[in-house]
Amino acid sequence: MDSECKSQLHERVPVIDFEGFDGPNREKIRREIAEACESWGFFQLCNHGLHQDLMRRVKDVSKEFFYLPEEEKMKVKVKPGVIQGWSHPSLAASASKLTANSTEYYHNLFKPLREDVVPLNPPTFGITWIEYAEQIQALAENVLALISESLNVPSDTLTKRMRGPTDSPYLANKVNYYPPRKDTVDPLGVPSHSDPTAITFLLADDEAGLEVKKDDKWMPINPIENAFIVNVGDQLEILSNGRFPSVDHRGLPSKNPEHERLSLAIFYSANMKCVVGPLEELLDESHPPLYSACTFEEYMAKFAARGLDGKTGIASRQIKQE
Ligand SMILES: O=C(O)CCC(=O)C(=O)O
Ligand SMILES: [Fe+2]
Repeated sequence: MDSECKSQLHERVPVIDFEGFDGPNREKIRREIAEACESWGFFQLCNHGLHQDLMRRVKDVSKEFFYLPEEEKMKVKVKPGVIQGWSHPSLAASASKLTANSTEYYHNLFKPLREDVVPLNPPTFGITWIEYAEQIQALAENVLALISESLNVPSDTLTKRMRGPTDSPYLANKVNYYPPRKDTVDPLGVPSHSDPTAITFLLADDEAGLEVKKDDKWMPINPIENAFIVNVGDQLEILSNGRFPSVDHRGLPSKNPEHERLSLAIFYSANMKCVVGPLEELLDESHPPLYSACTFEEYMAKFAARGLDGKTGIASRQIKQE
């Protein structure tokens, strides 16, 4: 285990060592993940087994894309009514609620793949991201198995539910590029929101900038090199019937005005056609459903229309208890 993995203070987002999750350490790691998801909705995951070379390549290819001239990136820009593609605050076309006040980013769907907005430049962008997304899917499903076990249901419950009848989950990326503050008149970030999806794996560069709302205060996360910052999203809050709440967070540029910042997220969620509601296994007379069900497609459509706005998406699905 790397030393940084051990040395985090307790008031920080929990740091979890994934080594041995499929062997002797499974029960310990399962408990740590459940505790982190209940108390923070966030944790950093070390020794997760993903190749560092792939993590470096996906960062490199993403930076290369953002450094391209605007006319090249315009080839894959977001179009009205569509959320995938390249978005920049200066684009009139990106002035949707979702993209307003957000820094430059690229967002795409990998399951099922949306080919029309995969950039051809840099040429390895598409294949690198596809390879990376596949690896993250496997890791996410290993983490979801432990979360299922914490809910006292079989290990494959959450992934089966989210893969749905076509046996494929929703898998999307979002790469945020925050230019150095000194280069911009109005440095933008990613406004406060909870992720509408189920679980997010974020790879950050060395720059801090992600903040999590904890007890009504914004707490910064200092990224550990080669760790993933994992967080609970709205669909997992619904599926777990509120046991694992999604958490409000925001992305800021680097504090150092000379430094750029890059964050790379993979969102794992339910297949668009899946109806998502609390797992039936968790419900009985004394545990009624706390959220109403809807397809993930419907949830995302409302999210896109509303934009990033704290936890308002999930609040609208809460069932008032008598
Ligand atoms: O930039 C970050 O660290 C966070 C970005 C984020 O939360 C998102 O894109 O959903
Ligand atoms: Fe987010």
